[in-house]
Amino acid sequence: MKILLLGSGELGKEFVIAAQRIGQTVIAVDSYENAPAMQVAHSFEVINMLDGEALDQIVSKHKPDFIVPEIEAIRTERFYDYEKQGITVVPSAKAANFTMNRKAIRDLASKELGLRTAKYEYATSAEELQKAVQEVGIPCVVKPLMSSSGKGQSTIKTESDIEKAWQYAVAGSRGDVIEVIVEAFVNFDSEITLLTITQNGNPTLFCAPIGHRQERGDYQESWQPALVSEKDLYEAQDMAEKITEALGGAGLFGVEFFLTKEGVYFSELSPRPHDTGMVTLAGTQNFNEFELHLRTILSLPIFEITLEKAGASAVILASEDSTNPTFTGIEKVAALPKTDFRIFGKPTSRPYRRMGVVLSHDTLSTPINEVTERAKETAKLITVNS
Ligand SMILES: Nc1ncnc2c1ncn2[C@@H]1O[C@H](COP(=O)(O)OP(=O)(O)OP(=O)(O)O)[C@@H](O)[C@H]1O
Ligand SMILES: NCC(=O)N[C@@H]1O[C@H](COP(=O)([O-])[O-])[C@@H](O)[C@H]1O
Ligand SMILES: [Mg+2]
Repeated sequence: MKILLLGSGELGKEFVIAAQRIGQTVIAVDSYENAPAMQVAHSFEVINMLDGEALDQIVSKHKPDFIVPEIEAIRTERFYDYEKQGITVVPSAKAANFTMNRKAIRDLASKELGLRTAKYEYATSAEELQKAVQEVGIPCVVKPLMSSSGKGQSTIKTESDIEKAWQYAVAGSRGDVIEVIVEAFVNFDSEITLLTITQNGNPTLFCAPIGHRQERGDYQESWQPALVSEKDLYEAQDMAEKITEALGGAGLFGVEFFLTKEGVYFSELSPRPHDTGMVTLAGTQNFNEFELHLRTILSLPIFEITLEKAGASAVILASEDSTNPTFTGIEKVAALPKTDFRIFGKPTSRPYRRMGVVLSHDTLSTPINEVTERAKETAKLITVNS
């Protein structure tokens, strides 16, 4: 089968490796050359994926069987047409299109499906943001409608933060829409990602919950299994099933939840492998999240998903701009037991850009915070140099 991968970062790279292992052909696409997934794909294309004509051109050039989006900032409106042409958009054109824009997915979750979410409003100017903040209350979180990994996201703690939150959101917006969502700050006890696998005609499958900690709206460590009460897990699974069913198609989704004393809040979801799900590269499951996504897309049966180990991932971040980033400390990490690492091969660095992850694992009876602490401390041994 021929797969057109739209987005070629670290998540795409692992997906391509999984696809290569079972003999699939992948064309990796991104906005810059030598992106991580391009390094392992059969061929590549460099285009602006928000440009519908450029997208149409490569789709007609390659005539893929599958289009697999790997990022959100794509002219996803075109996907409906590709579906009509007989190409399978993964997981579905609707899923990719709705999740590209926080408004579409949030209104679907809250208004149509009645899932519990933080109180929210939208704003298209600094003045509207003033009003929206009054509605949802302070503290609140402001995010561009189109962004990911926390880009353009900030928390308003006092009224004097409103103007700079607007400016920051506009500057961090990835797409071509200048609008923000303002969400009441949810004072959660913990947050989780529930990897949810929808299979056409077969029952939805769930992986063991993944816990994570975020800074600046971007994940720092993730661990599996996260300790979640049976009641909360049931609620989260029920919400994940409802929203993935409404989006349609087959594939792996990363559904994000906040766990609070008042119950579970739906936050957002990725219709594709999730960054926090990189913990599955530590061998926590019989299939990692990339293999599960691939199997589902190809309609290959997944007999069962088993939890094999306790695992954790901790990010390796750059601190400076560089066109030739190098790494030190790798041999120290390599010398440690029950530890592994991935360097993504991003050709350039910038402050806080994720360049790699450290992975640690242990027996299922090991306290998960120990495994996580180990990954976190180990990641500090690697430095990105410019
Ligand atoms: N309403 C909220 N209340 C409290 N914390 C929040 C809220 N919204 C977001 N956060 C925090 O910010 C993090 C990132 O938010 P969110 O997932 O919406 O951003 P994102 O840019 O889509 O990130 P990614 O693409 O990496 O998933 C959340 O995981 C959570 O830690
Ligand atoms: N939370 C979404 C996420 O983790 N996406 C992953 O990061 C890449 C972009 O990284 P970059 O900004 O360093 O190019 C994306 O291509 C994807 O693999
Ligand atoms: Mg998120």
